[in-house]
Amino acid sequence: MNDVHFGAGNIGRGFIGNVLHDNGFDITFVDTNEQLIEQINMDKGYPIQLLDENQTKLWIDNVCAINSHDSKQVKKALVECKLITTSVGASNLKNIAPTLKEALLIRSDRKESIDILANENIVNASELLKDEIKKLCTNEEWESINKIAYFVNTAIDRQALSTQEDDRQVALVEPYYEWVIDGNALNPNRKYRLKNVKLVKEMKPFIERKLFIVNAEHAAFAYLGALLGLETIQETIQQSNCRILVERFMKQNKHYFLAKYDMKEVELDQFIANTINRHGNPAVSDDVHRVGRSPIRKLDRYDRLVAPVMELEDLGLDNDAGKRVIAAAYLYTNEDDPEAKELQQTIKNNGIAETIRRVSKVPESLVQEIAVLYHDLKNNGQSIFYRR
Ligand SMILES: NC(=O)c1ccc[n+]([C@@H]2O[C@H](COP(=O)([O-])OP(=O)(O)OC[C@H]3O[C@@H](n4cnc5c(N)ncnc54)[C@H](O)[C@@H]3O)[C@@H](O)[C@H]2O)c1
Ligand SMILES: O=P(O)(O)OC[C@@H](O)[C@@H](O)[C@H](O)[C@H](O)CO
Repeated sequence: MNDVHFGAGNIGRGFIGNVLHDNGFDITFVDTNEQLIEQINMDKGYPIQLLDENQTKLWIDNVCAINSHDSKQVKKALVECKLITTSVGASNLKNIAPTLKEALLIRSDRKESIDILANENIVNASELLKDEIKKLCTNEEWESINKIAYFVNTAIDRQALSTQEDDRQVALVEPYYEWVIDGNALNPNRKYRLKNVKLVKEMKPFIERKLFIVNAEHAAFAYLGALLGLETIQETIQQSNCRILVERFMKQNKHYFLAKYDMKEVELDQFIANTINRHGNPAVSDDVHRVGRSPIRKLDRYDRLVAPVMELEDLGLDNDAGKRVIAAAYLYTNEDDPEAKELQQTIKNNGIAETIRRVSKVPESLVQEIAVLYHDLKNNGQSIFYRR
């Protein structure tokens, strides 16, 4: 059984590759990073180190890698494989759509169906990939592809980092992981079984729990840490002013889940506490700039910060903590991050209110509220923190 996985990065190697290998899959990675491709092909495998007490080392074998630009080889692998997965970053899905389209047309001629699982931190990533492929198709082409391609949404949770050892990339992952898959969307005639994954009938609560709790909390610590000049998420979690604000943000988001779904408060409290503990794990050193990367994506109306604030707004529930976190995110600067640079340039050229309108697309009353918090914060770096 072979899986073609787009993106041999932290999650690709440290999570998806790990779980699929344990399920008996050989993996063909497709990536753009020449050095990584060379490493994987030379070693015919790659190392993973668990961030546990024993620093357990794993070796993933039966692996090879192809350069994304070698569309002939990529297409061949896509036509012959039993599963297609991705973790390239949501904004890169459009770049892999053209080769996927061509391979899926060949598979449709051969009547060979396939599951495609996009594993990205965004609501319905596989639907997004499907739309990108559909955009490139004539009606007739899409009709053929639609008969054989099953686009399956997922939610993935594992802190996945990497380090260099002897010039080699080593995936560094926490022991915990959760891979939630829309069981209803999988090909009913698939020829493989997956263990150690959670197949569910309704994805929305899981995707929202991942985004509005795990990623919202993470992003909040990242932007607060960056504001205070701290380097890691773990240092930021130790700051009581940051912790009080983020815990309040989480408590308010919890009320969205209680209002919307049949979830138990005690379980949500436990989930939030576990999430903060996982992200505060002293064995992990996670850069605030990795977690805060791509702030324009993270400040989108449907992403981790604005979406829960808007949901609570619509329900008439408290959401003051989320608005403060959003104001801090608009102050995020990082010269190495193209989106952070673009965000600050947009604020400089158009002012904060217009930038919030363009990036977060929230109603005018919220634009004004967040703009006031942003200006207060610029004048006084402590203004968003709550007094005990
Ligand atoms: N790292 C985590 O802790 C974590 C956890 C959950 C979800 N995620 C999500 O997983 C996805 C990947 O994150 P990551 O941390 O592994 O990022 P990463 O940058 O480590 O890996 C992404 C990989 O995709 C490759 N890539 C980019 N464009 C490509 C293309 N057109 N074709 C082939 N390969 C391409 C890059 O070269 C890189 O190796 C993101 O959507 C992220 O939100 C990450
Ligand atoms: O990958 P992003 O940029 O969407 O978000 C950054 C982190 O929050 C994310 O990578 C987490 O480490 C991960 O989602 C934990 O499961």
